[in-house]
Amino acid sequence: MRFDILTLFPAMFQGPLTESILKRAQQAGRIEIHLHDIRQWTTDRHRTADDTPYGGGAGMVMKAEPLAAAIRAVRAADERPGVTILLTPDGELLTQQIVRELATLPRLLLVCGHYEGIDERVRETLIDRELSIGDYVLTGGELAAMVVVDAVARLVPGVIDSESIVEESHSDFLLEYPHYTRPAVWEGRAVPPVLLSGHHGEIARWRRAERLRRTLVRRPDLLARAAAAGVLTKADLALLAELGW
Ligand SMILES: COc1ccccc1CNc1ccc(C(N)=O)cn1
Repeated sequence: MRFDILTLFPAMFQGPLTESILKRAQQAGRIEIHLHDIRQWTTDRHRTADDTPYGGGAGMVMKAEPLAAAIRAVRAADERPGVTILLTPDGELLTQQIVRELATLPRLLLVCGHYEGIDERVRETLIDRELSIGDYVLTGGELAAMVVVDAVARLVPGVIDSESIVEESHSDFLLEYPHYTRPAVWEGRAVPPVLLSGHHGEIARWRRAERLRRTLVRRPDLLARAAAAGVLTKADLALLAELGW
């Protein structure tokens, strides 16, 4: 899978995309990440990529010409069809379901806006989808783009071991069960005995019960979605009834 990131600050991506899992995934050729500095497509002496908003008001707006030229040039750089996504607080809220959908594409172009946003005419003509990583405003779309790359890349085959993908939470709307590792007792706190019992059936039941209980307590909204999606078994519903749901 190929990611193209269009940004005014390519250097911001050193670190998250050049370390650990994403670095190894690139070295293994599972994913390609190409960074593009939008200023490369400015034509004036001052390399102007933003300007004051028509109608007045504070802040700056990213200019249409350089951004449009950048998107068109980057699209043309590879024959694989891609979806062009703008990261913006106004976008559709990113969920694991959307991440799974994006992970099936051969290519993603991520446009990182800055300042107060980008000229509306680029959104109307060249942006296929607008996504937000949450209801808060950042100084730019770069961190949001890194979140999308990280979440999507980890689902690309061969990037992480497939077992942990299968088990991952949020795919069935339920939160994760608690995790423990050595030592068996830490500062007087013991690991739940069932996890040391070796009874895999009991362990599975305990973990499922913990996922349901934690989701009920922390994210009842997700539990409602799980019920609506039909992923709760009769045993789940019985246990939830006991918990007062
Ligand atoms: C087109 O970009 C913008 C448009 C308007 C305001 C700020 C920006 C840039 N800042 C961003 C970008 C994405 C997110 C998010 N929640 O995903 C948060 N802030």
